[in-house]
Amino acid sequence: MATERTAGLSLIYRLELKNSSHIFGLVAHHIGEGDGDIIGVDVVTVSKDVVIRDVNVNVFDREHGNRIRERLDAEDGIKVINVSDRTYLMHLGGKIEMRSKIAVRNRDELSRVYTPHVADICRTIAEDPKQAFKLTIKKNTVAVVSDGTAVLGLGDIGPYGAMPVMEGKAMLFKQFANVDAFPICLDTKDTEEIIAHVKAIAPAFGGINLEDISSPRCFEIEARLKQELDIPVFHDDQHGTAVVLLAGLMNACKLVDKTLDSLKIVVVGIGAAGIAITKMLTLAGVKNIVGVDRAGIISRHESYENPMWQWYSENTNPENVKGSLDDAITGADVFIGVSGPGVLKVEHLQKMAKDPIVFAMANPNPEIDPEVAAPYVRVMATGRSDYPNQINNLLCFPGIFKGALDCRASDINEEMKLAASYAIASVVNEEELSEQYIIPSVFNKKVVEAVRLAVIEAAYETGVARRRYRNYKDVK
Ligand SMILES: NC(=O)C1=CN([C@@H]2O[C@H](COP(=O)(O)OP(=O)(O)OC[C@H]3O[C@@H](n4cnc5c(N)ncnc54)[C@H](O)[C@@H]3O)[C@@H](O)[C@H]2O)C=CC1
Ligand SMILES: CC(=O)C(=O)O
Ligand SMILES: [Mg+2]
Repeated sequence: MATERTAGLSLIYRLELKNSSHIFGLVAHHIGEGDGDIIGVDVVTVSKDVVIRDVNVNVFDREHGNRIRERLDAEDGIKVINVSDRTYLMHLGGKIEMRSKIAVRNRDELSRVYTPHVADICRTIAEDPKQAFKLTIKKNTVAVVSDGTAVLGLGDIGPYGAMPVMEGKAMLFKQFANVDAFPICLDTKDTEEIIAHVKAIAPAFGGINLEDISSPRCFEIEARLKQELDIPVFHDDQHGTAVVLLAGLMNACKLVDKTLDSLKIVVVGIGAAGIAITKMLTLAGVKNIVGVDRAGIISRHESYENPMWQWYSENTNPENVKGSLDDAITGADVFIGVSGPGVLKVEHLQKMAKDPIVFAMANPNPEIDPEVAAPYVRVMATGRSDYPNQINNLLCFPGIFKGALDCRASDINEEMKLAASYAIASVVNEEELSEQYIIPSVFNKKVVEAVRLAVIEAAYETGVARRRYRNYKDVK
């Protein structure tokens, strides 16, 4: 299969150019010869002698960007004033803001939205806390909570470093599902403190999306919060990832004409995502999963301090294979990576069974470069936005929370997750299905609604929906 790269580092070169007819041709020549991709040009100012232009160029990395800068600077009549990074500019001042739904135009309105008349609303809710779902933002609001310990594949970069990702998740909740979400980065790694803080803020929220909290603490934090709160608590890196992965795998299986129960699957990175993926695949009927982490294959030859790894050793690896990825990958139909960059080599791909399926999902850099893997695999997917087949929890979390909030679910359970997987897979129909398109784009408008409806139906069927409706399709 072939892969196509659609975006890279995006730089804006602010150029002072001699005002002559052929000068922009020279700019384009140097950028093109330097292997840069011009994606936009703006005029900033024009005077008799000089034109200032912003030229937006996609480059591979900073070094590549510097080489283009040097080429431009060396040309007579072209001066690079500065180079800015579009991504950096998009983050200036943060990515989200709070807006009011109603305007306060006079004292009368002020006295209603605020004191004294708001007191009536407060009393109503104090007497019957369920009214918070009707009379506050709780109905449609999610907290995106992180402690910054497993941010993408960047590891423990702390709560400040985590903020741009959590703001991004909040932004995507709003854009894709019209759910209001707040980024909350906690300055503690203590399990009990995190549980206590989340419980303390829960009154304002209809759901809690835990994000980028490292394993194994994430398992206890989620399990306890699920038990102790009456709103859905969902660790996105576990379940969002697992839901989308299963959707992609079901569709990839159709292409290679294999069934889930016949697959040998190797999962690398037995952390939050790897464990949830394994559980979800098992629930969906996969029988042969071998897990590999830094110390090698997880098997019954060892016992593990990490209780999740002990569980893993007892519930996977039916042939009790030991060794390294090299041993695990022999004859495998599917590789799933939720670990880090560079883990998977071409030599591994050459040992896989016919029609290899590779989901290299580490962010921001996958386990193998898709261009390197392309000649050896039948289906390739990554977690990134700039390659085809993006297996990313973004396909799940907006719709699954929207569904759970709309039917006021007390939980997001296994049935709701499975329903979400089938819904995502179903958005790609048989005519559309191909090696380059096993999973719908995150921009496909059908995804959120398909997931929302499937999740609401599963919530009613399993008795966790708390709003009463004759027909679940009416739940808005
Ligand atoms: N595409 C997607 O939607 C998602 C991708 N991810 C990515 O998956 C990765 C893991 O995320 P989490 O499970 O949340 O983190 P985690 O910290 O809970 O688990 C990561 C696990 O991978 C293992 N690992 C790291 N490097 C390894 C290597 N070279 N070889 C073998 N094992 C290795 C670690 O020991 C750990 O057990 C990250 O890169 C993250 O960005 C996570 C969630 C969603
Ligand atoms: C996508 C995501 O949630 C992660 O890489 O952590
Ligand atoms: Mg994450």
